[in-house]
Amino acid sequence: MPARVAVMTTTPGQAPAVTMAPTGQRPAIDLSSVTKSFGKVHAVRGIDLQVQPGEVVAFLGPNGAGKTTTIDMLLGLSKPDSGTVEVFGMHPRQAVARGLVAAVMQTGGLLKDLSVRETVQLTASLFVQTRSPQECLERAGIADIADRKVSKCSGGQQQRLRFAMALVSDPALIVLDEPTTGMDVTGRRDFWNAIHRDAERGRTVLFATHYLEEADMYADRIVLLRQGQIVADGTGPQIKAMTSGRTVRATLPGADEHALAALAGVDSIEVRGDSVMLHSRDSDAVARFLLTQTPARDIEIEARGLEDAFIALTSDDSDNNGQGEQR
Ligand SMILES: Nc1ncnc2c1ncn2[C@@H]1O[C@H](COP(=O)(O)OP(=O)(O)OP(=O)(O)O)[C@@H](O)[C@H]1O
Repeated sequence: MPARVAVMTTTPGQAPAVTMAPTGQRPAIDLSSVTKSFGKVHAVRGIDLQVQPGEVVAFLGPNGAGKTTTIDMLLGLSKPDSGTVEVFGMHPRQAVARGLVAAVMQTGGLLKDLSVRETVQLTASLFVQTRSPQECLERAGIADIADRKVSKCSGGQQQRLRFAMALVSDPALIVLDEPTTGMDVTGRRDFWNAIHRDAERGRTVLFATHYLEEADMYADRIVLLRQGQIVADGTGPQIKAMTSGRTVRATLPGADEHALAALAGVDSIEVRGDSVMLHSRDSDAVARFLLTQTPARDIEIEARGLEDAFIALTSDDSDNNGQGEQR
């Protein structure tokens, strides 16, 4: 078992920042060839993933990609059919029992008649060693509503309360499963600001989300899942660059779809009336072809966003995308 050390930094005028980090620099998360099926459903199909201490990682993927199944195994709530799951070099249950890991889930875990402060105090009473409830409330950004009843808190405030509860054992790793589902824009922003401020102190964070912007804004690294496999792994800009293509639009009556689709770098093509729209990783080549080999006119070229990257990498015809950057 790795011993834990307290890394303390104190700046005049600021409260000391204490981050508990396991020594030995074992990966915070180490998944090796992990599979998990439910009957005929192959929810996780051979995942290899290492997350280093201090990384903030987004687990991004469409419905049914296997995010929750993987998180459940990380938290020791279920076992892989094959492969290994280690958290700080130990079995997930051991890591949870030692207070090294805490989770923020979407629902459950709150008693509506307690106040926010009482909820965190009750959580603290379950652990031998804890951070002070007041500090957890402050870090989660809800000290100002400490006396409010849970039933009167908004969805976003309840999620920050779950975050405060997760902070009680000062875990080295926090895992969040789609923590902002159903929150409005302000609630999401406040929630992520609280997580991010805390992560800057060195805590490892892994969160599952459907929100691309959230992943791009708040994660150091995005791991994209599709049908139980990792199809991309990198920073937001790297993920975007993987489908870096651009969209080329042109007016081209009677476009030869097959000839255009066969051009190098073209991922997809749409024809609407006299307009043609090509998604391509080599927009220059497409534009050159259109200008020199066809009577195309009104040519426009625009960059694709993270949304396009997500769709390109997770759609059923994406098998040729995103294979180059896996780490
Ligand atoms: N207990 C279960 N019994 C049967 N099938 C399951 C069970 N849990 C998950 N699955 C199936 O495994 C696949 C992966 O589900 P999982 O919940 O891990 O995906 P997800 O990426 O978290 O999706 P979402 O974004 O919708 O929450 C899905 O096809 C799901 O229906």
